[in-house]
Amino acid sequence: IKYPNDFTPTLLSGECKIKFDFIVVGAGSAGAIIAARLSEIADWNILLLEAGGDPPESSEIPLKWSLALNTEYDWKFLTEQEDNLFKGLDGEKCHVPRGCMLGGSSSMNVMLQIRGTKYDFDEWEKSGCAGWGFDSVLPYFIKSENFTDMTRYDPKIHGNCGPLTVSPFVSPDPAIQTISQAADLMGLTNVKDLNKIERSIGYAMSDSTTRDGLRCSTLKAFLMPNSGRPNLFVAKYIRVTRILIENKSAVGVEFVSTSGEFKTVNCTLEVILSAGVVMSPQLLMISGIGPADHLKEMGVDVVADLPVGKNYQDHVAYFGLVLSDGKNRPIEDIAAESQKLRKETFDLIPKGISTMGLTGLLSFVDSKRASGNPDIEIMKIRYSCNTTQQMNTFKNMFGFSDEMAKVYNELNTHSDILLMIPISNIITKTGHVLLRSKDPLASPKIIANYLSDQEEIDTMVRGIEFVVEMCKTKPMTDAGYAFEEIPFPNCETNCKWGTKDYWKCGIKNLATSIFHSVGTNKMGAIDDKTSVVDPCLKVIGIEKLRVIDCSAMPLLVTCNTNAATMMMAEKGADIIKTQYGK
Ligand SMILES: Cc1cc2nc3c(=O)[nH]c(=O)nc-3n(C[C@H](O)[C@H](O)[C@H](O)COP(=O)(O)OP(=O)(O)OC[C@H]3O[C@@H](n4cnc5c(N)ncnc54)[C@H](O)[C@@H]3O)c2cc1C
Repeated sequence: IKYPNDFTPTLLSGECKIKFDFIVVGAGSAGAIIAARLSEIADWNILLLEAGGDPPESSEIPLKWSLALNTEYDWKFLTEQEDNLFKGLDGEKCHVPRGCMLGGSSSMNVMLQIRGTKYDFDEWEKSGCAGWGFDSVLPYFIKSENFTDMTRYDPKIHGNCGPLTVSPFVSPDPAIQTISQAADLMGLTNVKDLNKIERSIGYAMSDSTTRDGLRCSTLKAFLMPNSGRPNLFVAKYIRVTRILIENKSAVGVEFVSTSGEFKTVNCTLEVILSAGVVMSPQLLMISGIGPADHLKEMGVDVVADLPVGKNYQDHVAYFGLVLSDGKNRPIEDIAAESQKLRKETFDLIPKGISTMGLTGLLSFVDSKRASGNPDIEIMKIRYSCNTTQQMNTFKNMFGFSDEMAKVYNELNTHSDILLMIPISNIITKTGHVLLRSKDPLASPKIIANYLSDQEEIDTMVRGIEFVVEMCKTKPMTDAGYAFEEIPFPNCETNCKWGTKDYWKCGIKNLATSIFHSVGTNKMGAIDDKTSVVDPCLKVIGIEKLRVIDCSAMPLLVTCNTNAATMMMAEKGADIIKTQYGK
């Protein structure tokens, strides 16, 4: 792997004579695409500033995705505590991991490639984002893509000459078949391609951002092939601390290097913020763009009074539905079977086949069985017998407290365990990101406000009940899967497994983020008081400043968020080129 050359030594040397046209802050899912696409214009010089460096080698292998969590490659954000949530999590706070490296979160995510429905993007347009309806965004999903599964290739929905390789996830796990049969009995159909236009309800194996069995991040797809361009400058380990604004116009940025040296760099055309859902709003607020009251309280001079940091939206997942696999059999048989399945899974990697074990199978459910739109996504993860303890999986991946992690690890010593995870798509109340102080290096406050509304809790409970019904169907019980009754430390003594009270107590303990936070620099109509950026992604009231990343999503798509973020970057780059007549 040949990562981009590092421009940082030249940038810090004071001898840099290059006049930059654009500065892109953050080389993540969006930023890597923006920088690569803008550098297609040979007479523009693009400076891409990234707080992290090259990704770790383990990030290449899909099955090892979680190794980067809670390391130096992760920003390790935490939410604030909440009265009725996170009781089974470490410190009663929810982990919000975000990649701190080239490729950003696309270098540490689970690689599930799902775009969102026609309904999702038509709602964006209706909310005031002119030009972002489904028919307008579909060409940008296609533009990025090199879809490798020719058996499902349809040029109306898939691309085959884009830089981003999208391949099917494959699994040798027999549970895929079993769960599919259970889903059929629950009235779900196999939609075969989760990115089909007419998809809304059903299940399928997910496609993935992988190439020849390895991760295909935006670093690999967009930056690496173009990093030899003479007009693209990638600076690593440079943390931007402020946007320089003169007369309501962005002129450059201030940054700090790893040695603690603060410097500035200017640009002639635009600063583009692609620092993600937490850091993009933080940088705006530190620079005086945000809610005036909050900025004044923090001692920051107000440049523009905008609702930056509001509209924080995320998908909440419930991790309390655990099935064990044939626990009445001798442990030696279970361990041998488990080891064989692990070997078969790992054997796929050298063959260039993309696999995540069992995790690739996803279902989208209308739990009310009324609206025709999915309000619940169901994900499954299998942990092979006796493996979770070694990797500290539950603590590291999902932030469980020691007490909760011990319960799950103990179960895993007796059997494979299967987590069936309902994820709620309904958001009626949003959270917010706030400054902790005016120190640009202080981690901002995240007030998640998850499940703070009865409708959200009811949807989650319906999702749980759907999964329970599904897992009690004949194919699942015949295969030996049985629920484990997880004891939660702080429930009423008479709170019986399977009752609504039990689920509500479970939610209080183990409902947490599934890493899809977006929305903190909401895109919308220019005269809408809730908008931070207009439909051209320009910060309202400030010249030469845009936000292009998942923070600009007005409404969270009803699925995973990477594909929609990359689409925004592709479209954002085209909007910029058009504006400058390129
Ligand atoms: C663990 C995990 C698993 C996920 N799994 C999936 C999945 O399977 N499928 C899916 O669709 N979505 C998934 N997501 C979500 C998806 O990856 C994100 O929505 C998407 O990557 C967001 O892209 P972004 O460009 O907005 O931000 P990021 O990709 O996070 O990029 C922001 C970049 O900005 C840099 N940065 C931040 N602040 C500064 C600063 N001050 N100066 C310089 N650089 C800075 C960061 O280091 C980072 O590189 C997952 C996310 C995580 C964290």
